[in-house]
Amino acid sequence: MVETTEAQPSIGRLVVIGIGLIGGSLALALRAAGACREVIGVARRQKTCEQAVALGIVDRAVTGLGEVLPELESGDVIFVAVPTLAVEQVFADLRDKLPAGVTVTDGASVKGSVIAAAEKVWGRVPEFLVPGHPIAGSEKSGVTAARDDLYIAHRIIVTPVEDTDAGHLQRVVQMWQATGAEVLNMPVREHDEVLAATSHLPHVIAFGLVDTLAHDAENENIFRYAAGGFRDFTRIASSDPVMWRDIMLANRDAILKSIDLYSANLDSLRAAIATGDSDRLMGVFTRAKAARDHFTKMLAKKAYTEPMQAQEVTFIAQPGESVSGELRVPGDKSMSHRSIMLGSLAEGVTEIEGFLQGEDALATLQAFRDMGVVIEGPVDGRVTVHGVGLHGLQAPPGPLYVGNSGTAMRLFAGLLAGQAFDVTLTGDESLSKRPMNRVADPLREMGAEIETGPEGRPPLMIKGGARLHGIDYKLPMASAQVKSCVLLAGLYADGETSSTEPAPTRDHTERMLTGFGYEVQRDGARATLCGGGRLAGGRIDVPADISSATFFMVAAAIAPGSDLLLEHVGVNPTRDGAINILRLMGADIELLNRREVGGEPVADIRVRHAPLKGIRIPEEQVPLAIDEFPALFVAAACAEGETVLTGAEELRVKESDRIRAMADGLEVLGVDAEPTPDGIVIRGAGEGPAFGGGTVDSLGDHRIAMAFAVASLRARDTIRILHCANVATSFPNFAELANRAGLKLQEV
Ligand SMILES: O=C(O)C1=C[C@@H](OP(=O)(O)O)[C@@H](O)[C@H](O)C1
Ligand SMILES: C=C(OP(=O)(O)O)C(=O)O
Repeated sequence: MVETTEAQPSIGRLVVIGIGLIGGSLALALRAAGACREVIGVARRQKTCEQAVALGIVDRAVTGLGEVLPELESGDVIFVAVPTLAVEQVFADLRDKLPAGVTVTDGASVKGSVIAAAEKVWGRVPEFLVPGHPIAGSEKSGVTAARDDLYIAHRIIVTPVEDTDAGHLQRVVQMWQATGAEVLNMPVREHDEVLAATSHLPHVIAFGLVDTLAHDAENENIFRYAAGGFRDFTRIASSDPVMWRDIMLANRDAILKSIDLYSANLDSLRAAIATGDSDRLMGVFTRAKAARDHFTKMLAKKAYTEPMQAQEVTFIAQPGESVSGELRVPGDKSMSHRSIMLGSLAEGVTEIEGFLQGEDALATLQAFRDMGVVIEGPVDGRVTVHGVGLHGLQAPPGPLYVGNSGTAMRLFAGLLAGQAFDVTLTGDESLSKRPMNRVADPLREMGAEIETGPEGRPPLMIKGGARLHGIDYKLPMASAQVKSCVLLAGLYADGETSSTEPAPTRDHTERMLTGFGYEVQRDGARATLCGGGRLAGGRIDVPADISSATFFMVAAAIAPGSDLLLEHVGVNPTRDGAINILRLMGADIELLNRREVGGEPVADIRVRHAPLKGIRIPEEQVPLAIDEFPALFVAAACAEGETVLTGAEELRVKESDRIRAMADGLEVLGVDAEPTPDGIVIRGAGEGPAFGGGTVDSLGDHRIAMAFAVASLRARDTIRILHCANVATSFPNFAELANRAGLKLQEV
């Protein structure tokens, strides 16, 4: 049933012309919602009228439009729900007889032909006509198929034109909203092109396929043995033939364009099958699978389109006790990005294990698929990348959307600066606020043509065909992203490219390039490579992410009675700042079973509770623990005495201003925390509960959200954490693992 909060009917009477699935379902929904005074049906056949009344679809029904027109008055709505090519006749019947102030709208699948019909009948598009199209339906048709819930959570596209009156438009929008639908506005032409591709072409193919098979002499057998796939694929061939004939004729040009595009693709698939071109087949199938899996996100034909509706997730964390057990947190985010990037640019196949199936790394994977790279998986962290070589990428169909990921945008900037094609990089709301001149400046020095949005923020527009030359770049800040960007651009540059960092930062790019057989010289703070080489695909084992593991290290360190083992964690010395800082605070951390896997040091980390004390954090540890500070601030709040952080201004330009976000949240929870321009001073509680309860805002920053969840272990009361959906960018199963370890965390 449709529920509505509307106290007043939003429209007067509703006249539905054509009481089938579409018209009947609107009538039922509005009646159920109490959104109109009366529903009058108009159908050609008396029997349909009787059925519509008997089924409670309409209050009354007539066979002639002429009978109801004189009764209508301003505020009433006529919904034309007849086959597309019959719309013109209905308009002709309305001409000169329509009382003033009555709104006319329709549900035809083609809008250009409705506009053309109106122009033919009235000589213009009348101000009371609001062309519309509900994107809902079923292969079922007729009055008995009508349902009151057909439109709930479906989209209705309205295509008003210049002359459409705002009041009439508003009435139609409200009418559809009362059915539970979401209303979108679109230009007529765009609507018809989008629908030709997404609805009309699939119907052509389904009708055509079933017809082809039905003509086959063996058809009985074919249909007898046809399994689920055939049934799924051809369901829409049961749709109303008249309606679909009309749509084909009415949207001819756009449909022909879609058919031609599809035929070319089918021909090329045919050729791939004929010649045994397995790479081409895998390319089409893996791209199509990814697109289908991200179906709703892919409608706009972008790489990894912004989610249509950002999902809202709130964490509710009850005070916990201790954490224990053995856990493996997901794969390292920095290495996952780089494994796809270098695997794609390598020659040959790269097999990745332990890949992080989080939103950030998946966006990178999808971006390469959109540039023509065949990538299989991910399945349980396993990915196979069929590298195309340094010069094998193709222009993507649209802007590359890299979601929430600063790493992706900055590293992409470097490796795309030397391509032959233009490309635009975009990101979500948080990424769109982050500084990009730190990569645009050195790239321009190398000869790249690159534009940013206002104030050096995304999007990044990179012009293809620039000739890059090597530079000797001194990084103004300790940033592995900037260093990596310069080195990746260096692969395409003439001569030598060097990057010198003011303090050690994560060196995964250098290590992985070396692993792919590309020579990188390291001389203290300086890394150098020569352009024009080649990368050779291979195997990559991505260890568990120490940044994700830190939330559990802190959890075990602060919660009395804890004893936790974190398995197979990457402990690269350019990433181990959190271990060093926690140990300085007195934490009991043991690194067991140390080993090297694929050029990266790995260990199992055992953490047991021990009382912590406040410290002055050594500045050289800051870049080595840069992502871990939200969690470390929670540890500081539980420590005895004062913890002072300086030299960490970079925290202000992450997914949120992490100093501000943490200071605000800590204050809500009753912690004495004082932000400074480049750090924070936190006076910890020592023994006993360190946090009160309350509602804190993670500002959509994954690490802030997880840090406050961990704080619950030492909280007196429930902590509610807002805007936690982005935890999926780096740690998709955080809540599950947290609860397994002993936290009491609910996601709502
Ligand atoms: O290179 C990388 O993979 C990263 C580098 C760091 O950023 P900066 O280079 O901006 O410090 C870090 O914060 C980010 O999560 C990942
Ligand atoms: C800063 C981070 O990532 P990025 O810069 O890639 O968005 C992070 O994961 O904490």
